[in-house]
Amino acid sequence: MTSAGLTNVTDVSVLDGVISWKDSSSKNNNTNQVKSQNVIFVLDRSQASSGDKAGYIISALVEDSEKSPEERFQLLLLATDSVPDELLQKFRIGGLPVYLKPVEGKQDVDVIVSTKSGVGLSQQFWQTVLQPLWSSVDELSSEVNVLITQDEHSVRNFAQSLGSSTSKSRTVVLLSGDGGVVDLINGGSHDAPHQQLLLAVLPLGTGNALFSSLHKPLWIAEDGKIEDISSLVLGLRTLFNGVSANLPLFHASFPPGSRIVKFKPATKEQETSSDDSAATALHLAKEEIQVSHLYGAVVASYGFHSSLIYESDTPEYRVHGDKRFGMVAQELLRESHAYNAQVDIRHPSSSEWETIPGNEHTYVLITPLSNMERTFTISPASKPLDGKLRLVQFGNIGGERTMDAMMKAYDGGKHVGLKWDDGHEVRYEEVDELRVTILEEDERWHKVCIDGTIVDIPKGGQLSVRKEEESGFQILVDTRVLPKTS
Ligand SMILES: Nc1ncnc2c1ncn2[C@@H]1O[C@H](COP(=O)(O)OP(=O)(O)OP(=O)(O)O)[C@@H](O)[C@H]1O
Repeated sequence: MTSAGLTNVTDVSVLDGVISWKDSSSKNNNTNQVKSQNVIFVLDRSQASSGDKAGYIISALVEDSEKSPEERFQLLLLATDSVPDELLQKFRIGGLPVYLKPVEGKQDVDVIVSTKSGVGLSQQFWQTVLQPLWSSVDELSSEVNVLITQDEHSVRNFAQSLGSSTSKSRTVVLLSGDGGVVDLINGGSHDAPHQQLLLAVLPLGTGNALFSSLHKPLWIAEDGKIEDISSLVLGLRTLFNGVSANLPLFHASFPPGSRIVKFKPATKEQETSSDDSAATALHLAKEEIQVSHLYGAVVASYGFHSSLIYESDTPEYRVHGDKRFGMVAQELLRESHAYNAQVDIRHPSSSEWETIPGNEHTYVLITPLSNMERTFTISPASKPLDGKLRLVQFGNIGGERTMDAMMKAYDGGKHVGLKWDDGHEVRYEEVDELRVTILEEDERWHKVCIDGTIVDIPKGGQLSVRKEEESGFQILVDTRVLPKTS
């Protein structure tokens, strides 16, 4: 190793997707290897801003989920004089992209490290991967503002503080899941935002629906097979070589009396005074904040999906990563509750509202995305950035058939088109607006989900969701996912 974590290497070659090299400083003459799907970029140092160095740096990330958080990520930074053309064509960058360079009075750059996202690896990833990687391309400017979240309000407070900057544009690199994005888009002002905001997401959450859907064409091969390529590698490639695109959003509004609810670890006093038996049993307290509307980029739902998100978001379940959804799903499927609500939809280019027949629903969900998790394809027709909202709905079909529909969603979205002999079916269609009027007595079934945030709506109240034409946010994507302009 040399300074800055660089390893000088020679004899770099590629064969069948495997890169081999020799370590110049090593006494033995062993060949080392890494898969080319682990490569983040190949930096052409002669093009980099300092311009005084020749040669290349090949960067790659190797992850081992079996290892402890401290040893989980291994970043390779290989300095070499020559690189095979095949690698240069695919991965070459000439330096730090302009959107990552702070320019006083013109452009701000922030990194938000959301410490409680996913299973809590963001900080480790920042320290052992992103920071050294960034510094290998260009000195990490002291003007890059790094925010390590301290509590659940950190991202929203940051978003609120943005109004005081005089710069025209800002890039925010988010080491988080969908919650970090939703906190950011809801924290600031949507009325004439004065700064062009570009979001770059490194998927360190649990579901990472936004990231997974925007990168789907890069991990699904032409034949539909899923490529075993790391989401974090894809995220880093996009971060250092991406383009900005308009982020499609929707607007969800709630009636007076609606509250954002979430479980928090309870203090002793809260435990003894709580009248919520479920919360007390789990040593949790409910935090509640009044809310009238939220913007979303991921999902709005009522029924099985929102209950699943709500009831699995406890500190106890969170430690299980994405397995928490399966654990709580079992319980909900056993109960197989029929959610009592009226659901109305408005299709694109129609001014008429249609009421979905029947007042018992298991699943009501609309989304601009294809995937809620990388392997859970809820809306197979959705393409990255297409700006369309799609509805997935089914009535009270019972736990077994709900389970079947969910398993088919895990099988590439095969739940779409499902029909049963008793007339039930999975509805799947494009909509511009949705209204859900909640008719339930029991508060447990009053929860709607907006991008993972849970809102408790009073009985008889209505959730309204519509497309937001002017989002005001840009998102960093790979050029290959940009919609084709004909
Ligand atoms: N130090 C902290 N203490 C308490 N809450 C935090 C802290 N840091 C971040 N948070 C909150 O934790 C939430 C993490 O949500 P996020 O969506 O990023 O992860 P996730 O829920 O695991 O992933 P996904 O939404 O993709 O399934 C955010 O709402 C964030 O505000």
